[in-house]
Amino acid sequence: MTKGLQMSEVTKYYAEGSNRIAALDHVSISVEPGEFVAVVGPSGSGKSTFLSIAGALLKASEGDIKLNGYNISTLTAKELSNIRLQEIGFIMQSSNLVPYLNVLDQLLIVKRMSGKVKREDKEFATKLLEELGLGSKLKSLPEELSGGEKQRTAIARALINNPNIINPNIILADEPTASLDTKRAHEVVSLIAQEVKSRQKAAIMVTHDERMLEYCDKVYRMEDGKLLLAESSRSVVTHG
Ligand SMILES: Nc1ncnc2c1ncn2[C@@H]1O[C@H](COP(=O)(O)OP(=O)(O)OP(=O)(O)O)[C@@H](O)[C@H]1O
Repeated sequence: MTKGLQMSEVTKYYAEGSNRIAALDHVSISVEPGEFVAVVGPSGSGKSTFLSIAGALLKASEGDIKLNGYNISTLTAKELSNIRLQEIGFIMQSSNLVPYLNVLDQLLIVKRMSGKVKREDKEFATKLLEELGLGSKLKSLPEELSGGEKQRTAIARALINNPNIINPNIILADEPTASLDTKRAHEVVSLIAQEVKSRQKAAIMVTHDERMLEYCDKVYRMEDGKLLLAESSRSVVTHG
């Protein structure tokens, strides 16, 4: 079974009056476990559509998508929602935190839904939050957090979703550094890169932030719904 994410000739049409526009135009990409790729491109080029389809939130009009070996076009709605829960860590622009849960519980909710929260789950969550500078906010509710703190909580939640090396999952990040200062932005993206490498996750990050490309193995450019391999970021950016 092939792990990671494979898209083959994926097209997405949106109806626009009597016309239809191809927001994605025959997109093919393969992201292996342990690989961190970036997708850049102008506004309206199709990046959000791409990420929504990769995350099984939106159906493609044409083409095949495989997530950790599952061909998602053949799955029922129930199976799709299980795959989303088990295989995918989403880091979206709007952080979608649960309003009545404190920061620590935001991370443990998936575990809580699927059974019992173990002591090591709590320790892992606490450690992750401390690494992200949220050690003093464990008991805070979303309304008590700044935009950046909410974003970091959402990132931690995406990283903890399935910290299981035998069944590597997929991380999809939409502008994860949008509301962060430079220092935090580097911390967050290097943390994602570290998770990708140490836990063999396959990750895709949509970003406008050129400074973050140095953490990625490959950079793709989206233009008018077409996805092109731009360059290997390591060949253009030297690590300090
Ligand atoms: N639900 C929808 N119905 C109709 N058209 C849509 C819909 N969602 C997106 N589009 C169109 O599809 C194209 C791609 O949009 P998409 O949001 O994927 O771009 P994007 O690259 O993520 O843009 P941004 O960087 O501004 O978020 C755009 O022309 C957009 O207007």
